[in-house]
Amino acid sequence: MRASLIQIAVNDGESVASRRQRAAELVREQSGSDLVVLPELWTVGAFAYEQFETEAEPLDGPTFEVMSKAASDVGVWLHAGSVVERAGDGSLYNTALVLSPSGELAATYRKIHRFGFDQGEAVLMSAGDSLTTVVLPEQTLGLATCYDLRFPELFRGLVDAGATTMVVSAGWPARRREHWTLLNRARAVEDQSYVLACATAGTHAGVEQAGHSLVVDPWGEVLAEAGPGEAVLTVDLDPAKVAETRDQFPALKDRTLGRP
Ligand SMILES: O=C(O)CCC(=O)C(=O)O
Repeated sequence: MRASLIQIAVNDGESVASRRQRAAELVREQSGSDLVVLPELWTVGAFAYEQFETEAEPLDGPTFEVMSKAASDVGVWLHAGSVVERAGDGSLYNTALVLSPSGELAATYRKIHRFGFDQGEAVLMSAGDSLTTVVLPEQTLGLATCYDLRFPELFRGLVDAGATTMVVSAGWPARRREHWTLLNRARAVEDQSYVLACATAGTHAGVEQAGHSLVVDPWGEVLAEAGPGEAVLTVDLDPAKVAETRDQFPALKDRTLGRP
């Protein structure tokens, strides 16, 4: 399975509408990939709190429309990053969208762990309450968004639900980049899964983004890593590697706590 991660730059000077069109073009350039991944809140910017209300959209809103067409034009599975979702009752969620190669909405994931402690996303958004896995022909994706990366029990839950490839979509600040790299590798090693970790580049709302998206294999080896700027990472995943790793070093079978 060939996966492409689009580390798009989110800078204050560019409008959301322009970035949407640019992201769609970048998706279209990935023909030949089976799965394309975008980062968290790449439309508005993960730290552009004051724009969350105005840029909020329903699940079938402008981001879905543009991304659905891009996915079906190239026939890829598309993790379209996350959007500020306005739910039917008016509340906001940080919601990831996964589109099928025919452009249909195949899955959504509402971020469970909201970032900001007592400000920003943590007070403006509601929390999701359920895990999401997506069955693809060769891998089962387990979805996580940014701050979720700090909560290993979420990933164990995804393993128990059948995930073999974790997709971490993020808008991670540059000042904690070491945590980003370390935690993505840790999740790959402890859950014996591929990790596709796609972050934003650029600077918005005064927060420089880490970039440094990476793909980690189930043994913890970094297969590809971006620099700080806008970039696309393309990597071939071996469909047998997760089962092989779990068979040859069966640590997951030795779990005693928290098993379902
Ligand atoms: O945990 C971190 O250091 C960053 C999390 C974050 O920026 C987010 O979830 O939006």
